[in-house]
Amino acid sequence: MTNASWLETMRNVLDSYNNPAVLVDADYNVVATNSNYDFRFGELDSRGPAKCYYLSHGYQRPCDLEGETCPMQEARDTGKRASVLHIHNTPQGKEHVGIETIPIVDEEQRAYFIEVMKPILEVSAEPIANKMIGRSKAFNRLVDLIQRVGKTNTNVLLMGASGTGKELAAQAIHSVSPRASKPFVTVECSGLTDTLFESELFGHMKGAFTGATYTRTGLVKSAHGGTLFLDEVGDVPLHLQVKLLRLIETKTFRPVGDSKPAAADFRLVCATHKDLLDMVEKGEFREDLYHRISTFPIRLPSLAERREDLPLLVKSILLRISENQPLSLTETAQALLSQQAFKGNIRELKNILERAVVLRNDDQIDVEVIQQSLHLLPVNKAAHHDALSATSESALQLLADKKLNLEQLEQAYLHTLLQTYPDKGLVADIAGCSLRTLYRKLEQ
Ligand SMILES: Nc1ncnc2c1ncn2[C@@H]1O[C@H](COP(=O)(O)OP(=O)(O)OP(=O)(O)O)[C@@H](O)[C@H]1O
Repeated sequence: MTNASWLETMRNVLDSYNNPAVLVDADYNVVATNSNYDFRFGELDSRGPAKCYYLSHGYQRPCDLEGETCPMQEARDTGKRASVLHIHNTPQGKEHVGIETIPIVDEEQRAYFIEVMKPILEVSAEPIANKMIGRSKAFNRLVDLIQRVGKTNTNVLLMGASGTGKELAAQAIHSVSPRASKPFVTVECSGLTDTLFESELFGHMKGAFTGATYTRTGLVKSAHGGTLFLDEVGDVPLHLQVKLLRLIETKTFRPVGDSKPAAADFRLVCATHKDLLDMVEKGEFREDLYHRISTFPIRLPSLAERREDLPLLVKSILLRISENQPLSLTETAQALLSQQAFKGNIRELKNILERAVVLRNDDQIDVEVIQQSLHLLPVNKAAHHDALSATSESALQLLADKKLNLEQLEQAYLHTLLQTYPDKGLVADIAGCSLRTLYRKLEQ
């Protein structure tokens, strides 16, 4: 077979892929493309030098010299398939792409590589209102792990401080998985009391207990075939952890008041901002449960660890807040923002910007507005603590005299916060919980 006819055959092979695919020689030259690639990126001749690193990234030298992993080199060195996550230039802007590189040889044993480029749609490297956004190395590592584990049925534990995007990551894992067309069901574990736990998770039969006037489907059944997301799993009280363990181990449950157990079919994703291992050591979290839920642990980077994503996040959050009216920050406003510590991570950034949008007089938000928005924040934790110790001893004594239990105290505190600060997002920040948790606690 001549080289030309071999290339023709390879074009047909490339066309069998549903995603853009190219054939690359050992010198990084793209020598053939499939029609999917041509449709998305245009035909090769019109696009300048056909080096893969130039076409995909605009680089003048191979990816590894630009600090990225080169899948072709890995496939060449190992003789096996290699897959990596890259951000490619596309006509739509920058895009996360999962690249799979397959080594092959032509009829004269020369090395070639098929590169299949699967766009990753669950995240975005451009400012888009409703996606998980980022381009930084730390974010890309997270996306790579989500893509890999998403395709499996493995239990995932998402660990990270409040506001780092654990819930978004859990949704992305679900979207990547074969269960994507089935439900994604969140169980907010903080605030689950004994009575709530079983009826929320397992449901109950009509008449199972006083007040059970109807049969209720539990969240485990609602998640059938899909993903069950246990948010703040570290908040499940020790005595209820055994019930959770039983559910995960046996994949069966029994609705309250029902004599028959039912089969559960869900993929488990848990999240926590707590150090579960430390809790295990202190005897606050069951070790067997910890091992069950943490088969594949993923740590979410804090915003401080992915500071280079800040401008991109600002753009997408502003888009989210005001989609019809394009808003932006002046350079000085952006500079002031980038000096913040962001202990509350992306949620804190979102709250600052939301306040700034309310306070602004102009579509270009200036530094004074950001300053004002920052000053609406509560005093920092240390100052909070000092204030607390100075003023609170007598207040706490009063509460002790009233014999308030912790739940009542929590409710009273949250309501006082709401009267003091009208913004619920801010109240959630001060209370150290998510907005969802705040609503849930207020409903109780
Ligand atoms: N990568 C991201 N891109 C855009 N928005 C994000 C990203 N990560 C998080 N957010 C936004 O930040 C906010 C907090 O995210 P999320 O609720 O997923 O965090 P969390 O870690 O689950 O927080 P908590 O533990 O307090 O519940 C949400 O409004 C979410 O949309």
